[in-house]
Amino acid sequence: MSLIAVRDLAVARGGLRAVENLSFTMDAGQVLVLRGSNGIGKTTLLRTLAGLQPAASGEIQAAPEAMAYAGHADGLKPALTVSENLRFWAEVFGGHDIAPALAAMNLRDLAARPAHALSAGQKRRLGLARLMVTGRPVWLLDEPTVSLDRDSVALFAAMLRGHLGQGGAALIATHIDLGLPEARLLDLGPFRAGPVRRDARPAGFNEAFA
Ligand SMILES: Nc1ncnc2c1ncn2[C@@H]1O[C@H](COP(=O)(O)OP(=O)(O)OP(=O)(O)O)[C@@H](O)[C@H]1O
Repeated sequence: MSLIAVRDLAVARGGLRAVENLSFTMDAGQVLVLRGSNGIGKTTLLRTLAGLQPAASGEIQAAPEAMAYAGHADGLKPALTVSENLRFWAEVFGGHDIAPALAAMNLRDLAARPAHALSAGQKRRLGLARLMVTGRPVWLLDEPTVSLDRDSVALFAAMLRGHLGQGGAALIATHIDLGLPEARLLDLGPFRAGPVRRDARPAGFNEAFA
């Protein structure tokens, strides 16, 4: 059975449809790379699949609590150390061991440093390490390699391969080659929503409350 099955999905941002008629499935061990021009709706799709916003229409079938989302923001607690951040998330997601996550993203030497004192790339490594302690099978990743140097991209790719090898799956918006030959591409170009009238945005719409 697929870990996630998406049927005739439409997603919207700011009250306007971005992508529509999208169907795909992901099985254990599969990685799908999301492509499409700036503004087409990659972030909107990932946020919708993560349950952070409702679908405009269509169906998303997945086991409850299957998804782990890593967006543009790292979601760190600045006053907590690297290990405290991971322990916090491990407790939220059911008490997974943080040691493999520290090792996977080369964070052991930084374990006692507060998150506010990390560099941008180190923060990103911690944000990605967090995925491992969620124990969730489907990783939804929005430009995960931003701020990472070449070695860290390689660490991330190895962490991802480990996740796939353990029966996980990943949907990744990225413009870089992660060196995963088995990755399939999902180009959102053909699913761009049709043109709408300039006055189509709902009256009184306020994105802050959408
Ligand atoms: N807060 C917002 N309010 C209204 N419209 C928004 C908002 N955020 C994004 N949009 C619009 O929604 C559409 C989809 O944006 P989204 O961020 O999903 O695109 P993307 O494919 O991830 O883009 P990029 O490659 O630039 O990150 C764009 O046209 C964008 O301008």
